[in-house]
Amino acid sequence: MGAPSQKDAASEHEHAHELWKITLGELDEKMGVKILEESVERVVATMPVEGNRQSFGLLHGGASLAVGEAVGSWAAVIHASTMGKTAVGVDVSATHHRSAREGQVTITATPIHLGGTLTTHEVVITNEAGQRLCTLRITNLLMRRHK
Ligand SMILES: CC(C)(COP(=O)(O)OP(=O)(O)OC[C@H]1O[C@@H](n2cnc3c(N)ncnc32)[C@H](O)[C@@H]1OP(=O)(O)O)[C@@H](O)C(=O)NCCC(=O)NCCSC(=O)c1cc(O)c2ccccc2c1O
Repeated sequence: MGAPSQKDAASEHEHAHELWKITLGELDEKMGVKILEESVERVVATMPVEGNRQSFGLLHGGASLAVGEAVGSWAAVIHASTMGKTAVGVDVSATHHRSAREGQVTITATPIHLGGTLTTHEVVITNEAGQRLCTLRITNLLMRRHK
């Protein structure tokens, strides 16, 4: 079999992208999440602090968990789609290093392990000054699609 032509490669990429084009969920939309980059190597998103604060005006730890789970899981889905699979989060942990009261945070997921049945990603949340607010580790189970 010869090397794929540029056209074939482009069409394969488009097809692959169709499989994993990130679709934000209801909660992501409510939190104001925006996707900036999506690839196996990394998924990057932003989220406003405003609207996601706890009672004392800090970025809610649960918001960091929720957005970290979403971004880390989408990173897993992109890898899973290369094997005709999808992904579901099975374990997540987070440490809140620094608080935020305003502005926008950036969420970046990078792979630690990309297996045939499990993936683990590190998700880092930073503030506008580039300071690390939160580190999450999420493991996803890769499953065959039902349909
Ligand atoms: C917990 C930390 C403050 C510990 O700081 P650490 O020892 O890790 O590092 P530093 O000493 O270098 O300080 C880093 C940074 O924090 C500032 N800081 C330190 N102490 C205080 C303090 N007592 N008050 C205010 N700020 C402090 C220090 O000045 C440094 O900032 P600089 O700008 O000067 O460099 C720190 O690890 C930290 O802040 N972690 C993040 C904590 C956080 O934001 N958690 C998530 C939100 S909490 C939450 O979700 C939550 C939800 C709810 O619904 C609640 C309901 C009811 C009660 C509580 C809730 C709640 O917590």
